Amino acid sequence: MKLCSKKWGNEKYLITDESDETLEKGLDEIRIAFNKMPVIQSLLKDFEKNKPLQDLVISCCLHVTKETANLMRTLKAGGADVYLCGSNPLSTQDHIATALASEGIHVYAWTNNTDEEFYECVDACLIPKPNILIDDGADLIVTAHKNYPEYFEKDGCIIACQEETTTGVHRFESMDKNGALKAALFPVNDASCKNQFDNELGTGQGVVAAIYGMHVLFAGKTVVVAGYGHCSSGMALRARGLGARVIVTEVDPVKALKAVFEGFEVAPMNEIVHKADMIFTATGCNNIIAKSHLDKLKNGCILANLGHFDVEIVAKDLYAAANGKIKTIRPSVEELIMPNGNKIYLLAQGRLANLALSEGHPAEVMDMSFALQAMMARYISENRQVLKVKHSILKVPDELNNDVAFAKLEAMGIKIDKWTEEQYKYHTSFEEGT
Ligand SMILES: NC(=O)c1ccc[n+]([C@@H]2O[C@H](COP(=O)([O-])OP(=O)(O)OC[C@H]3O[C@@H](n4cnc5c(N)ncnc54)[C@H](O)[C@@H]3O)[C@@H](O)[C@H]2O)c1
Ligand SMILES: N[C@@H](CCSC[C@H]1O[C@@H](n2cnc3c(=O)[nH]cnc32)[C@H](O)[C@@H]1O)C(=O)O
Repeated sequence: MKLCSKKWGNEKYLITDESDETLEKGLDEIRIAFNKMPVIQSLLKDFEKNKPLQDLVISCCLHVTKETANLMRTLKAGGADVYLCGSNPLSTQDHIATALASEGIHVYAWTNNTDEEFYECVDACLIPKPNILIDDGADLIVTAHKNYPEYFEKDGCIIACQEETTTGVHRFESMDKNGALKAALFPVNDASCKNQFDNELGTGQGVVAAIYGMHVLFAGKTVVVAGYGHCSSGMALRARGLGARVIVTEVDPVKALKAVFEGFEVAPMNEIVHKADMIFTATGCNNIIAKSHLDKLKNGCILANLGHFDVEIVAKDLYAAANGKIKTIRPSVEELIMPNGNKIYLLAQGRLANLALSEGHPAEVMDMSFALQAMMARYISENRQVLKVKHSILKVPDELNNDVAFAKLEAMGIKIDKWTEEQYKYHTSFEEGT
């Protein structure tokens, strides 16, 4: 059966033969994830009926997982022609790509593609003149700005863009400040229904799954977590819950104080790096585990990055220090022997450990993130005239955020109170005081 778009020999994106087994595995996983995504389920039904994305081309750069597959199917059900490239070479699951290709999604992704191939795939998603770009990390949208500036002109194809993750949003904030952003950009990451569940719950759980996969016990270990933001605070709480002694590092005084008041030890990395049995970075910043820390790392220390890019742990310097004494002991786990003889375990080459070693976030939380993405695409379609002329970061409308929360609660069979008229009046007035 000819299905999956893959690079093969000298030909690009040649359709390769994939076995029925691979296809079936992909379709099964997508179906099982779909069962855990009730908000996406109801949107897909609605999109199938009302076709809100009819005639639109939507290009996405996202982790190619079963949850993303269900977003792609929803966009397609809404009438869009959908293109997908992977947002990280280690997170693409080939059986999911195969299954998606069988459903008519244009997939340009395969595991372990090189940097050059990564950008070829991004380009393949830009050539068809997309109207909406959905990105995870800004690479798709930034590349579109560089290579296809005409798409952003008055009569160009782009209507608006959507961003999934914190680091991507930061990159757009910088573009916006410098007047380089040429389209309306919705930071889906910043909606509370996204970051309070996806970043805070999904990331830490994925890392715990990865460490469990290595048969390593958390209890009794000293765990250093860099950052006390959405992902990192979730990670710190989970490690503590499993019996680890957790030390937090921060640069933001308020976040540091919050960590202290929530019972964590807080200290500069330099002072505690030698104590760590495991170090998890999720700051969005570079050189968290810097060259100067490498000879201080304890024998057996596990290093894992959860932040967007592979810059938080200086992997290149680690490899250079190991000078060839590197062994892959499990998929995506390397043992490096340092000049002082200490063994260090680096996960996913310093790339996102939770996506490379476990399967990314559970479907239950991606349901909310991707429901927001689908609703945003519909909103963009409905407001295309107004949005086409905006060139800045806009807020995801609160109504959409609340709609997702209400839909999730309803699916879980949970009811909440509603303000009475009297309560509403009290809440919205300034007259009543002591
Ligand atoms: N692995 C995943 O699945 C996943 C999921 C969501 C987000 N992310 C990525 O994780 C990173 C963090 O995202 P977030 O939503 O938690 O962001 P956030 O802004 O909520 O948290 C980042 C924290 O790191 C702190 N920080 C910055 N520089 C630091 C430094 N040098 N030392 C110590 N602390 C520092 C900041 O003060 C902040 O509190 C981003 O790159 C984001 O794209 C990954
Ligand atoms: N593109 C970046 C990574 C950003 S990861 C962070 C984002 O991944 C998203 N994510 C986490 N797990 C999954 C998943 O299983 N499927 C699709 N996206 C996921 C999540 O919403 C989060 O904002 C890179 O590879 O360098």
